[in-house]
Formats: sequence, C-alpha cells, structure tokens
Amino acid sequence: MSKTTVIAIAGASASGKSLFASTVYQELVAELGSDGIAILAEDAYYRDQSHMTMEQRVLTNYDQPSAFEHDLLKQHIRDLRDGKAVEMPQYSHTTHTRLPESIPVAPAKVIMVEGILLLTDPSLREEFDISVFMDTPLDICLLRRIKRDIEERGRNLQSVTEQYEKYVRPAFFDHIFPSKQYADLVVTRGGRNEIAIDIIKTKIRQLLAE
Ligand SMILES: Nc1ncnc2c1ncn2[C@@H]1O[C@H](COP(=O)(O)OP(=O)(O)O)[C@@H](O)[C@H]1O
Ligand SMILES: O=c1ccn([C@@H]2O[C@H](COP(=O)(O)O)[C@@H](O)[C@H]2O)c(=O)[nH]1
Repeated sequence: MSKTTVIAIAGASASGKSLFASTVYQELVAELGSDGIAILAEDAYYRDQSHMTMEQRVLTNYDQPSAFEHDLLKQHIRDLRDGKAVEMPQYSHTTHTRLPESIPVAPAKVIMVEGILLLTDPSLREEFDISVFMDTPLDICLLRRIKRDIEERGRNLQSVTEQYEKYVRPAFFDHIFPSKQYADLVVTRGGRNEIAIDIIKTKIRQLLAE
C-alpha cells in the first residue's frame, strides 16, 4: 500500500473511542512496525483556555465544534499523509489548557483519529478513508464518564452532572448522534468489542497488503 489510510473513530464522550483505538494500536504496532500505525486524538486539538479564569473555563461549552481547532487537526492529517511528522498538542481536561510540551507523531501507513465531533465536520470527513461510530448506550457512557472524570479529570459528581445536563447530553443529540449516518462501521458495547477490534485489524492488514 502506498497511500496512508486514515480511520476515524467517533461517538459519545466515554463511549470507548480511546480504548478501542489504543487496543487496535497495541495489538498491531509490533506487527506493523514503527511506521505502521499512529493515533491522533481530537481532544488534543481543544482550544487553549489559559486566558480565562478557572470559573469561566468550567462554564465553557466543550461539546460544540468551535471548541476545537479542527483546521490544525486537518492540517496535521494532511501533513502525515504527505510524509511529514507533526507535533500533536497536549491538552489537560483538568486545567482546560494546552500543555507546553507537544507529542511528536511520525508519518504512518495507518492513522487512527479518535474524537466526539470528527464526523460532524464535512471538511474533516473528507480526510477519512474509514469511519467507525462507537454506539454505546448513553446511560453506560454517563456512568463511565462520571467515574473517569472524577478519577482522572479532577471533577466531582456535581460538576460532572451539571456539565452533562447543560452541554454534553444536548451535544449528543444535536451533533454526535446525527453524525452516525456517516460511519462505515457501527460498533456496539464499547472499547472491548473484540469482534469489532478484529474486523478493523483485518481490514488494516488487508489494506497494507494491497
Ligand atoms: N467495553 C467496556 N467495558 C468496560 N469499560 C469500558 C469499556 N469501554 C470503555 N470503558 C471504560 O470507560 C471509560 C471511557 O472510555 P474511553 O475509551 O476513555 O472513552 P472515550 O474515548 O470515548 O471518551 C474508560 O475508563 C474505559 O476504560
Ligand atoms: O476542557 C475540557 C475539554 C473537554 N471536556 C469534555 O471532554 C469530552 C470529550 O472527551 P472524551 O474523551 O471523548 O470524553 C467532551 O464531552 C467535553 O465535555 C471537558 O470537560 N473539559
């Protein structure tokens, strides 16, 4: 295969996108080599909020397209396709800021991109060769988000539920669920669906053998 294949993994917050992408990565990286497979996270392209007070940051809507620097993500996908390494930003969900250190990502034959709003943006959609939608029930996503955000993102039950009711749930119905129509593959049961993981791995191997 000469061209780069870009695979989008979209779906609700805490639907299992990161787990799915990292599982496919871990299970293929040894076999494909260092130039074989890479991951970009849409979350890394959140706009920096360091100019705001913490109170303003907490009240910001992070579930709308304008919260992301999609132009930069698109440029990075194009650079990787052109064989150029990129510096993926690092973002902290705890401080709502971009961190000083970026992460170098080398060009690879397969680039997985994972994030909530990837399939909502027509110009980003043009970049994807294969699109996957994680179709995990919203109540399961909420339970997982509460646990993850408290354990890993510096939140408490009240802050998670307020943000969820105000922004996260509406965004699912306004933006994320409607974007499911653009998926080639719909994955149920989250990031541990082994059959779905095997299907994507098989497709990747097939593309690389072409
Ligand atoms: N099928 C699953 N079974 C159990 N836990 C899961 C499953 N899929 C995801 N999780 C857990 O749910 C949380 C959210 O998953 P994650 O992959 O971070 O979601 P996303 O990237 O879509 O926000 C993580 O703690 C992850 O380990
Ligand atoms: O500063 C921020 C930026 C984002 N969020 C929330 O993160 C999720 C998207 O990340 P997932 O890993 O897919 O859950 C989104 O729903 C935002 O609400 C945040 O809380 N703070």
